[in-house]
Amino acid sequence: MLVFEARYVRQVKVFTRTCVSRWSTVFYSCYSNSPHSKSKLAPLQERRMIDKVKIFAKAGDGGHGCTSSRRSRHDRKSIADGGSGGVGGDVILECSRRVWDFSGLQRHLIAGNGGHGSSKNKIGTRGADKVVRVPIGTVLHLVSGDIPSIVKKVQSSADLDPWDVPGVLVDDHSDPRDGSTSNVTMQEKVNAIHPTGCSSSQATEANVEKSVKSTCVASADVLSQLSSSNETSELGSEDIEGKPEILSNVAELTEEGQQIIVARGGEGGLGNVSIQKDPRKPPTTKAGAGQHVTNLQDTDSVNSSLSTGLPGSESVLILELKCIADVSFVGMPNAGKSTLLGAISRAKPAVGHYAFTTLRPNLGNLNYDDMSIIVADIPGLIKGAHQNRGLGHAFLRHIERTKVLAYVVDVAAALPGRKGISPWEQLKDLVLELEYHLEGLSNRPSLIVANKIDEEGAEEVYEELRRRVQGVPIFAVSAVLEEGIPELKSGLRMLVNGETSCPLCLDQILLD
Ligand SMILES: Nc1nc2c(ncn2[C@@H]2O[C@H](COP(=O)(O)OP(=O)(O)OP(=O)(O)O)[C@@H](O)[C@H]2O)c(=O)[nH]1
Repeated sequence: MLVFEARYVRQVKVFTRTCVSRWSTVFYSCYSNSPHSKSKLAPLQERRMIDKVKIFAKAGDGGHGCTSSRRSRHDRKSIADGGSGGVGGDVILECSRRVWDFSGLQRHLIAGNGGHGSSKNKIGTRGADKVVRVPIGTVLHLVSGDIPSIVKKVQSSADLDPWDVPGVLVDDHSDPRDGSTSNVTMQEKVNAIHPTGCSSSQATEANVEKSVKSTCVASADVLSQLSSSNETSELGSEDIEGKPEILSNVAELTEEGQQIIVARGGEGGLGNVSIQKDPRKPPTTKAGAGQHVTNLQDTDSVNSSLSTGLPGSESVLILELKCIADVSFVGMPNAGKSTLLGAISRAKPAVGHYAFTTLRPNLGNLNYDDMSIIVADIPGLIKGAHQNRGLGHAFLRHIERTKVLAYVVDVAAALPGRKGISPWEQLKDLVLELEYHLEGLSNRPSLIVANKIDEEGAEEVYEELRRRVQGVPIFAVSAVLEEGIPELKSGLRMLVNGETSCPLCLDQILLD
């Protein structure tokens, strides 16, 4: 009887627990509208965009050089045959159209170490590069480490100079794969690293210092190149989490296939075949016997330090995404920006009758007979967006790179019986939000799209809008019915081509 009761109680407990867990799942799936609860498998439009991440990059260490000697029947003296270690792999960011944001990006990027050299003059293998793809428009901010350097040209291993062996100490620290290494022989390089009278540790330090300096020189070119292309995206260093030590905008990736090395692999150590032809022979000096012994010890320590591979560099970076588009649709939530993007291009963004349907900038291609322009639908901005209200200020940065602004306003919002904001008030709030985010951001060629003109009473509001806002072209459009689209397309084309330029300023808007 007792056994029966215990089993019964257990069954009831299991049943209750199952019911509770099922009901809680149903409840959360029905009532939780948090975008964070969406799985990775949710459609792209339904997921929040990850457009800012911090990454740690560690390049591979160089392999050690080998100390080995070979003696054969024909050679009475043993011959050095230790090969050099391989170069460590680099950590490379590659710009690709196939990725939208940083959601799939690993935060710890670690490249492979170089292989050790071995006897019979076998050089170590090159460490595997860690290549990760980042979206077009990625901006790099350096928290610590060396300034990244752009890879000029990617060559296949078949294009390499046969003498451009891995493990060679490169004075100018240029990328061994781009074929731009100098023609200095191995022995000259050893001499350059270890001039007479310099201790082994000093030699190694000098080498490291030299390589770091040369990296900085190479990177300075990158910086100067980038600063010219960066007129609109200058961020103060305080803008990134208030840390003044962060170096802002050290590099950016703007073209498909562009690569940048964020951590450089360490050079391989030298094998004894490269250090000196006859390892048994100490350097001869005119000093006495005591001096000779010291020199022997010195030579040993120098050799061992030269045969040690150098560690790969490390860096910590903040990656930030700024969409690159010719035109940005800027507007309040529900103004019809996504519907409009779908009407003028083949993009199919999510449309909903509720605010904040758009959670990430949507891009569309607007095609003409002879050209095409990229249009970005930016998530809705509300008053106070710069203070992180609504979807926050994260999306304001995507507007920074746009050539032309298209303000999309809902002309039916303030019709009798609706509680919306009038189009001219919407425009004022939008211009103010842009200016609060970045001074001068609204000062670029603009036009106004008076959307939802199909609604009853919208025509009068549109006439009123034309009266109140002067100097900027206004297009009456119904995105749903695809009315007024050809006129809008030719207006956008003229602005992108620079045929007209008419920014929208606050003093052009007549308010009540
Ligand atoms: N009557 C009418 N309704 C429209 C028009 N364009 C869009 N709508 C409706 O307005 C609502 C919002 O449209 P969306 O395109 O999602 O607006 P949005 O500006 O992208 O909204 P957010 O994603 O919140 O920024 C939807 O219910 C659309 O059907 C139009 O021209 N006329």
